[in-house]
Formats: sequence, structure tokens, C-alpha cells
Amino acid sequence: MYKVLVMDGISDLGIQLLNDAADVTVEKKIGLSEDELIAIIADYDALLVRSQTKVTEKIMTAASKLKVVGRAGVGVDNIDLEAATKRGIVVINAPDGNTIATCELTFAMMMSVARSIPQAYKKTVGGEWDRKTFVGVELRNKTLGILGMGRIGSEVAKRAKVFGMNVIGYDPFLTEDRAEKIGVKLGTVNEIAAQADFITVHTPLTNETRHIIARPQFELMKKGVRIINCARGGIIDEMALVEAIESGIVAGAAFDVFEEEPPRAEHPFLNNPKIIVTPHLGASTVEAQENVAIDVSEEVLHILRDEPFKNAVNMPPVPAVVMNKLQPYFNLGEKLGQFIGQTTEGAVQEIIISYSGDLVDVDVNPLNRYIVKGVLANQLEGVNIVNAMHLAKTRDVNVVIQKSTTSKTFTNLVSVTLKTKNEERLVAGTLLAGYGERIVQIDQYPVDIAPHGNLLLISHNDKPGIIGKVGTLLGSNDVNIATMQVGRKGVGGSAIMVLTTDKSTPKEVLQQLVELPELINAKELSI
Ligand SMILES: NC(=O)C1=CN([C@@H]2O[C@H](COP(=O)(O)OP(=O)(O)OC[C@H]3O[C@@H](n4cnc5c(N)ncnc54)[C@H](O)[C@@H]3O)[C@@H](O)[C@H]2O)C=CC1
Ligand SMILES: O=C(O)C(=O)COP(=O)(O)O
Repeated sequence: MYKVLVMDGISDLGIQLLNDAADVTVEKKIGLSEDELIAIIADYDALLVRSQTKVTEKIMTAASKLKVVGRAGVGVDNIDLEAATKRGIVVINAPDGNTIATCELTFAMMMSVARSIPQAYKKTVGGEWDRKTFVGVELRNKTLGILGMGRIGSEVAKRAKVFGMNVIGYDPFLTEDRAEKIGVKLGTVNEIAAQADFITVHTPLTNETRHIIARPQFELMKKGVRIINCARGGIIDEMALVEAIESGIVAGAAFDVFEEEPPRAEHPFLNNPKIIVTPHLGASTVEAQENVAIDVSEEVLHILRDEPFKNAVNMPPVPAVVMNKLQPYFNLGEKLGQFIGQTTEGAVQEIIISYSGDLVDVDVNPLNRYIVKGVLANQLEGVNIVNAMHLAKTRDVNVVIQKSTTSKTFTNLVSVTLKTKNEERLVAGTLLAGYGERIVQIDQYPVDIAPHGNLLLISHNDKPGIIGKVGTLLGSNDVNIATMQVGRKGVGGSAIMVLTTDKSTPKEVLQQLVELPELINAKELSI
């Protein structure tokens, strides 16, 4: 039974999927301190958070069972990604579910700051009928500068166009073609600062975006500019903004997010009549909260059940077309890795993965992770597709990827060669239409094995009667042979025998096998 800990007010409707799962129990705890979380986290397989809980390295160190941290939202700056990757903890987010909610709040903030709605409301409910102070500005024909033209930034741009605004966007990934298509002019940060009447930011908070708008940019701005931040505190330098308001450059600002949340009571935004604030409400709509909780719950279930997933933040994203092609190979790749990992003794020095046929034109990086995971799982605990490459690197295991267009026999072939100080072994597999996964080569021997269950790998000399001897020995010890394959270099030469058995072969029977004069080695592999 998997145990999931839900924190930070995640929608109950959204996590219904987890509640309904027979193999999951869900516990909800709100507002735990770091120490309180450390005290209980070892019990849980999955942790679900929003932006409030800081998932620190200390918490992950205590989380001995934790497989996944699910972020019901976009930003993961509250989660120590490096610490998670090192420990093989998958971090997933729900990037699509709150785009519209945050875009709409941005628009609400832009209109509020253009018309001073919160300030006017406050006076009106206070008994004043002040129609002089709050003369606003229109959005039409104004220039909106957008830093960060991803999901939210692009939706804001769309709506701004409908309002008759000119939009200038800055985003290192915004191409001229796409900008033209959505009717956005491209500009640098400084060009935006100099030209815009409204500026809104929609980037993540990174080393590059921290204080991307600071004193030098405010100095370039037109008098009367209005600034909106519904992304992350810290993208705009808060103190420089206050100065720019005091010096009359900035006419108003609307902030949903703060460098420190919640802000201290004496924070200069909180008593500035030109600054509108909300308590990080961008994603706080019924729809968005249901969306992100559903998305994150689906992914958490996949991860707990060892099924493929797509939104890992601490792994490169896999486009859907690549995923569709690769997914059928994940199981085969992992089994080939497990198989070859169990055939060798001693530390692995190099893993050579070769692809031919169908996979040559595909980005095989996700599949490499499954293969390396399979290899290392034989020697290391806690390996998974998130940390497999990291663990290989930290253990000086060289991973070499080769591709060849010339597969002689199979439409697709994945072969894995393992080198240790004293050995080099190879296994190759394919997906056969109608038959599924097959191992088709072990070292230099062609074979045809369905890679499931208990496998006995026997190296022997090709002598008459050896097959019978092996069969008799196993049979007399109640080990039933399901399938048998033999491969040899030539008559009387060295050969291999691969058996699948209905149950595991006891150690003493393996020992008796090895003592047969024709046998070189016998090993049970579990894949
Ligand atoms: N206030 C709230 O409650 C919410 C805030 N957010 C924040 O909004 C941010 C944006 O969310 P999405 O649009 O969904 O993310 P996204 O990943 O679709 O877009 C972010 C864009 O920023 C761009 N970017 C990265 N570095 C940049 C730089 N140095 N200069 C300019 N652009 C840069 C990226 O290329 C990307 O296109 C999130 O990172 C999150 O922090 C998101 C949801 C709710
Ligand atoms: O999704 C995001 O990045 C957000 O900032 C939303 O945060 P929240 O889930 O409302 O704590």
C-alpha cells in the first residue's frame, strides 16, 4: 500500500483519483513545520505540495521511502531539485492546469492598477465619495511589455491584443516566426523597459531572471509606467520599485508574489497606496486547483506503480511523439540492462548501448535511462530512471551510445554491452510484432528468449548428453523447465543454454550443475 501525504490545501476533488485507488492511502496535513515534516516523512511514498511547503534537502534525507514529490502547480522553486535527483526522487509538476487562472489574475491586476479599483473600493466602503482622485488610464493603444512568453505570457499577450494593446515580448525561446504569428513584437529587456506603458513578468525565478527588472531598467522607463508581477517575487527588485514609485517614474504596481512570503508586516509594499497586493492567488481558482490536483495525482499514481510518466521536472522533458515511439521499448531496455548486469562480476566500467533499425532517428535518451537503471539495479539500491545517469557518472561508469542504420535481421535492435575489469558481455533484444519482447543474442550466440521470470544461463562445452543431464538434475530437484534455448559457436565448441524455469533454482542445485564436467558456469538471473 502506497502512502501519500498531501499538504498545502490541494483540492479534494482533484485528489479523488488517489483516494479511489485501491493501492493508495492518502493523508492530509496542513501547515507542518520543517521539523514536523522531517519527523513523519519516512512513512510516505509520495508528497504533494503547492508553493507553501519548502521541500528541503533535510526533508528528503529523512524521506527514506519517498519516490515522488508532486507539485500541484508550475513553479518548483520551493523544492530542492538537486537533492531530489541525487536521491532518485522524481519531482513532477502540473504545468498546464493553472495557466488561464494566472493569466486572468494578471489581467485583473493590470485593469485594477489602471483604474485603482482596490484603492477606490477602500475609500468608498469607508464612506468617502471620491470621484477626483482615481482618474485612470485605458489599455487601448498602450504598449504592454511581457517578459517570459511561455504558457501564461502567451495567454496574456492574446488577451492584450483583443484589448487593442501593442505587445512587445522578450523570451530567449520566442522565435520571430512565432512572435509574428501571435502578433507580438520582439524586444530586449531594456527595449521593453524604455517603450512599455505596462510591464508584466511571466518567467520562472532563476539566477538569470532574479532582479531582471531593477534600478537600471526603472531608469529607462517612461514616466507613468505600471508594473505587474504575478510570477515570482524576486524577478522585480522590490526596493528599486519602491524608489521608482517615489521618484514618480512608476504610476502603480500590482504584485501577487513577494521575495519573502508572506511578507513581513513592515514590508514597504503593504502601506504604499500605489501598490496593489494579493497573497499569491494566481492559481487560486476552483478550476485551476482541480486541474492541477488531477494532473499531479495521475502522474503520482504512474510513478508509484512504476508506469511511464511525462511531467518530471528533474529529468529532461520527452515530447509526445518521442514518448509514443520509445514507450514500448522501456520494459525491454530495463530487462536487457537487468540481464546483462547479472551476468558479470565486479564493478561495471562501461555500458555500451547500441541501437539499430527503427530507433536510429529517435531521441533515445529516455530509453538509455531505463537500460542504465536495469544494469545498476543489480549493484545499487534505490536506482531509478531519475538518478540512473547521475549514479553512473558518480561511480565513473562510462555510458556510450551508438547508433547504426544497418540492422541485418531485425527492424529494431537494442544491444547492451557491459565491460568490467575482466569481462565483456553482450545482450541484444528486439520487439517482434505479435510476439513482444525477445532476447535475440547473448554474447556471440543467437537465441530467442522471452525475457520473463527465472532464467538459468549456463555456459558449457557442446557435448552430447549435456542437455539431458541438465534436464534430469533440475527435474529431480523439482525445478520444472518451461523453455530451453541452446546456442553454440560450432560443433563441439563452447555453447550456452538458457532455460526459463517455473520456480527459482535452489543454490545447491546450481552448485551441482556447475560440478557437471561439461559445465563452465551456471547462473540464475531474475528479470
Ligand atoms: N502567481 C501564481 O500563483 C502563479 C505563478 N506562476 C509563475 O509563472 C511562471 C510562468 O509560468 P508558465 O507560463 O506556466 O511557465 P512557462 O515555462 O510556460 O513559461 C516561462 C517562460 O519564461 C521564459 N524564460 C526563462 N528564462 C527567461 C529569461 N531569462 N528571460 C525571459 N524569459 C525567460 C521561458 O523561456 C518560458 O517561455 C512560473 O514559473 C511560476 O513561477 C505560475 C502559476 C501561478
Ligand atoms: O503554480 C505556481 O507556480 C504557483 O505559483 C501557484 O502556487 P500555489 O499552488 O497557489 O501555491
